[in-house]
Amino acid sequence: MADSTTTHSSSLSTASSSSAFIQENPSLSRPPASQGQSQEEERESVMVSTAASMHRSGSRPQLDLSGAAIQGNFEERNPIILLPNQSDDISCMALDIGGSLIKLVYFSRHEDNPHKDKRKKYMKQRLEVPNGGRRSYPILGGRLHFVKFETRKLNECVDFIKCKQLHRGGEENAWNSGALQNENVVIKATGGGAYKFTDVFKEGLGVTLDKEDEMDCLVAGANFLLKAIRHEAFTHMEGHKEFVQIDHNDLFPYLLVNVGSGVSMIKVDGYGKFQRVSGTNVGGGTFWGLGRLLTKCKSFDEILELSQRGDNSAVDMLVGDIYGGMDYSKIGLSASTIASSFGKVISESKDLSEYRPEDISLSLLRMISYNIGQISYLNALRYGLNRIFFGGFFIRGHAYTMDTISFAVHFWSKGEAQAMFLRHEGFLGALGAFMSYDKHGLEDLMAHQFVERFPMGAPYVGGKIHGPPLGDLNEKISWMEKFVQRGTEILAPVPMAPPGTTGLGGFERPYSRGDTLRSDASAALNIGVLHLVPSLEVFPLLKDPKKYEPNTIDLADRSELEYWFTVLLEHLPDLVDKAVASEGGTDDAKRRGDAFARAFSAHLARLMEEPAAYGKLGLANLLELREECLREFQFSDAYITIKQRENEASLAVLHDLLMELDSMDEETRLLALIEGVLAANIFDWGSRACVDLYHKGTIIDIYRMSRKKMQRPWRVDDFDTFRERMLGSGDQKPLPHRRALLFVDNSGADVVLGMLPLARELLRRGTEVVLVANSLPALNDVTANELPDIVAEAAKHCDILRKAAEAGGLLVDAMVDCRDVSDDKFCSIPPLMVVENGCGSPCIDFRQVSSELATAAKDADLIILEGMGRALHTNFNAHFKFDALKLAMVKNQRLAEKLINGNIYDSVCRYEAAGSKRS
Ligand SMILES: Nc1ncnc2c1ncn2[C@@H]1O[C@H](COP(=O)(O)OP(=O)(O)O)[C@@H](O)[C@H]1O
Ligand SMILES: CC(C)(COP(=O)(O)O)[C@@H](O)C(=O)NCCC(=O)O
Ligand SMILES: [Mn+2]
Repeated sequence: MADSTTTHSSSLSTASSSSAFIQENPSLSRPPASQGQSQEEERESVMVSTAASMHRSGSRPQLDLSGAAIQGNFEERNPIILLPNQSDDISCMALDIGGSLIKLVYFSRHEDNPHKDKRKKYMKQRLEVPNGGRRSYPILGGRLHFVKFETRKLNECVDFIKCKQLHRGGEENAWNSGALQNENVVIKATGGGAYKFTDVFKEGLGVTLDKEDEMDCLVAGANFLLKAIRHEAFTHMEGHKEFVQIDHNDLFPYLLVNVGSGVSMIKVDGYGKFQRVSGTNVGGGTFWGLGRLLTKCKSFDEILELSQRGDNSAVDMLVGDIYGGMDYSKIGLSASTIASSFGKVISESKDLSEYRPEDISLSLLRMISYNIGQISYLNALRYGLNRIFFGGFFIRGHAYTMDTISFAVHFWSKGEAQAMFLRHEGFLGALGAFMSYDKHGLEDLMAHQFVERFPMGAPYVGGKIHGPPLGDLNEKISWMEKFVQRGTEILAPVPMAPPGTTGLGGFERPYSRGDTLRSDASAALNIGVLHLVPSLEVFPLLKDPKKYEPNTIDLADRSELEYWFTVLLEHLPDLVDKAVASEGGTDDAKRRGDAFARAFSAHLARLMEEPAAYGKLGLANLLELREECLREFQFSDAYITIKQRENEASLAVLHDLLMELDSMDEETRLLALIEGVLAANIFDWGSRACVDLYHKGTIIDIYRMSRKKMQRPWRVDDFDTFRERMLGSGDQKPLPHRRALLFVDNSGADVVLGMLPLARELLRRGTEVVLVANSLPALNDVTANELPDIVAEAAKHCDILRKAAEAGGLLVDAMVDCRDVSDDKFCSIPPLMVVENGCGSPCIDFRQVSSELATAAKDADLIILEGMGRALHTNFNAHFKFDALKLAMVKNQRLAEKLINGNIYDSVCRYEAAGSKRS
């Protein structure tokens, strides 16, 4: 199998590309135009869809367009078109059936219906928000799941597919029920088993396997992951894992080494452009097979685990054994370098039973890993490549295996070449096969359209533990209860071995953390479920998106990590109380609350052990993980009661505040408004210190106290520069900003008494205001859904807000038709609008925002970020194309010390004018 050299063309197709992509009959090949679509648009949409199909694999079955219908709303510009009779359309899975393992990638649809929400619909019309990127046919949003099975237990895989109905479009895809009867289901499959087991799949599931070439799939999968998944590739040296930023314009050429049962080495020059340059028959199968013979272990993981306790010098002949304990330094070999794997055995007359299986296992692992590293390097050298990506399940995320391969590449290349590993290591082929269905349009998606989530009990491994079926919460909780009992290793404190065990020429001991290998079930916490959200975009006002890093605090710093983990753990009981209360405090809610706490602690323990387990870790990711985990256990809004109570209390005093503000001169008022925003930002249920505070007084008391403490200078105080931009100096009156984006934070006083009065001031000065709020709840943050009602209430106290809200379509009556806003009487008042930010977290990552926000941003020239999460934990150091104001009260002592050299309850007013030196 080694050294076979095949050249492939730039197309992924294996069959002739002349086979039809869309049926010739024009009346069939055209989806019906939606009511709102012009003939021209309709034509364009058909042409693009057709063109998009053209360059794809010719082995794809023809589309059956009979009975095509628009799904959902007809007014939509680019509606989803269902093809009920299209069998291809229902297969949402692909397989890679290898010599050792079966890899399954499957897709489940998002359950979302954006048309239910009046505000969203209105904003879509008003801002002309594009649908799902720039395509004229939409990519379906959904989730990609990754599961593996042992090939010798093929029946488990068949059962899994059957149980989840994946061959019929998946349990969640009931919308496609018309297709359930269809017998002719075709599933993409690669790997030798796609040929070998055709009959098993036909008989067991009634499906036909459509074979895709294995090398094509490996390369397509690797290219896709390297392009679309931000933290896919990493280096692993001496126990240290570091993610590699891949420049898409400088990806090729590279060497792809897939270490499965056997090993393939592929020189990749571009998308679909590659050559299998070499391989070796000494691979994962060799380790597993020989290991089984020599150690009597029953599973791959067992052997790997043994190796962690092994000492290979009992089996291997070392340089020191030959040189009487000395280094052979002239040629750069230390005494501990392996001179000959298993070589010591020849000079001893011992039986196999007299060697420790641990030592044999380690010797084997080192032998095979070094060998693969060395051959890879030689091939990289042969073709002048200095980047080598390793995939395949032999790697199994195992630190010592990766360290050994990295060491070999580094050693032989004298540091010139670098070994990199892929998080989706073994799934390259299956992903490639999945991508060969062109209907998904996966390869067109970009990094910003993927969000990776780590649900508990995701069915990563097959076998008995399938994980809970999709959507079945009760089973998930039971699974959690079992999982955490079984998996005490996850929660137990983890021994940390100091990195740096490599000496000249080799390792003294395996780098390992503890004696047990993380079980495959908990390895589900290594790669998550990939959510495809085609509507996400990069925020267009980022100054330099390539350099943008949302997180301010680097959790790679161990002491930071430990501090923030403790903060989150300490906060957990209070959060669980709130969450359970928000669901009526029932027994069911308590059980879910308990499961949530276990799940979140398990995540924290896992990350404490390996901070980079889920990709590069920042505080924002942790805070979002907590929210996602709550949602997973169906706590849709833990702070709902608190939010409502605080909104009401604040709205009741808004009128008085506005009167007070109106009695001030312009300059005093501007200062009072900024003070007001800072003071009201104290209402943060995510901060331990604040939660304690709230138990001591009413919200109005706290607000008053907070206002009183607002004397300037603040710890970070750019107010004078901001004032000058707003009010000018001397007689010079500057032009108002065209449009301001106000990223709001908490409910209650924060938004009502802080941000709304500031919005009102901007409106009054002729600036359009867009309130940007969360799409989903996070702590006590106000959401985009909640804002129209709050604004409507506030509008009762204020004409400016009322007119602006009407102009912006926020008041329900005015939402009926957006043409109302062109009425003359409203023209002089700029609109007040609300858009969602695309997040469900207390922080914001500007690489992934809603299309609504991205569209609203296009006319904006002022950005106001408010609150710790959005202005400090994230984006404190972010630069924008236009003026940016960052306002927050620091409600954490350590953060205050680190970030602003100050104290808890200090304020930050950071202003960066467009084009100023700092930005
Ligand atoms: N749970 C497991 N069971 C068997 N082999 C495993 C397991 N986890 C990792 N491996 C290793 O992964 C190899 C298979 O890797 P994979 O990339 O799936 O290749 P293939 O397509 O040849 O099956 C096995 O030979 C073994 O070395
Ligand atoms: C979660 C938060 C970022 C929310 O802050 P906000 O954006 O609402 O100002 C913040 O409350 C926080 O950092 N809390 C953890 C720190 C602590 O409890 O002190
Ligand atoms: Mn908040």
